[in-house]
Amino acid sequence: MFGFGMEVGIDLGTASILVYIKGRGIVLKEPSVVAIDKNTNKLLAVGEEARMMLGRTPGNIVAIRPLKDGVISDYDVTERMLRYFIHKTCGKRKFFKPKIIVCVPSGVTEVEKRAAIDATTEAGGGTTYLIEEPIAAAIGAGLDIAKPDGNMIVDIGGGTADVAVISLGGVVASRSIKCAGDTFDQAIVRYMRKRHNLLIGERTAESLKMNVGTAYPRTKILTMECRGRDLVSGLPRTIKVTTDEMLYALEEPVMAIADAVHAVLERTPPELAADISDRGIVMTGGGSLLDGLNKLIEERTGIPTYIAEDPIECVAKGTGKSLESLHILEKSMMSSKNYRRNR
Ligand SMILES: Nc1ncnc2c1ncn2[C@@H]1O[C@H](COP(=O)(O)OP(=O)(O)OP(=O)(O)O)[C@@H](O)[C@H]1O
Repeated sequence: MFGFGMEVGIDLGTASILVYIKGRGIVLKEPSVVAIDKNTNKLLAVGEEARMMLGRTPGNIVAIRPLKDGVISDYDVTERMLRYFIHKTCGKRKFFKPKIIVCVPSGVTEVEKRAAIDATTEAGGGTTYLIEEPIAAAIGAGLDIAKPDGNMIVDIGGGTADVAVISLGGVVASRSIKCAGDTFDQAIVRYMRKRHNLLIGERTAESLKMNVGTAYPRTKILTMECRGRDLVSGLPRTIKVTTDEMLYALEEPVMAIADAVHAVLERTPPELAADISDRGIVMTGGGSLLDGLNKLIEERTGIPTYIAEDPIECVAKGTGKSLESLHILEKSMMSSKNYRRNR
């Protein structure tokens, strides 16, 4: 089953990790969460099992998200998580280690790029290449980015939103902001505390976002029950939350994303801007599934805005597809080979 020259694409995200194997497609999709016993430093659970533990662990166990804002914030834990997932998908290999492409948000520092390469090779990867997230997202969304035409991609993940104009396979103008799906959750937690004196956890906020969250006024108002701890009495309390309240709670972060799209359009050369207004803006990443976000961007820019098919999988698919043209891309990509040469 596992050939010698295995080639793997990894979307190492703040919220989730996806693994694509050439010839097989996406073989793994798990939350990027790790649970560790603090006393023994032993890995207790990784992925979905660890996510279920978030906010529910006793004193000796910590459930951690080792990536923050799209980049590695806990190197050691990221490496252990990657090792676990690489072994799970590629098998344990001493020789013929898999060639891996990992994506990073656009605009990350050299140190952050090197951390991504090092963590992957230490975790069992062979030669490791980096690809910018908006490029991978565009390829995964099925856009033909090799032509001299302007394409705009808005990739909203858990930690970062990347807005980029791509032409001839490269990024012409871009902006990456640390405001995405997780920021929406935090805004909901803040709103519930201020408006209802109710303390809710990350997972409850995410569930509110997915079920009644919205970025644009809805014609049909929805409600959802939400449970948390009353800040005055200290006791559990359940309240009903409406889509209108969520619209208000999410106003600041969704506007920050619309502002970023506007700012990139302002810096886009006119020929490419004309192409984008013909073709429309394409949204990818889990954050793009927030109800009404495409409508808000459309209203703000006057350009039709679409959500790609399977938006959460676009980056992983694009990372995987770029494996096909690795022989062409190899020279322009930062990799463990040219990074060691420059060291
Ligand atoms: N139906 C939905 N409605 C709203 N938000 C959603 C929905 N499904 C997923 N999300 C959000 O999408 C985000 C995760 O998206 P994704 O998996 O693309 O991020 P990531 O690639 O891990 O992050 P990053 O690119 O920032 O490193 C989470 O904040 C999640 O809550």
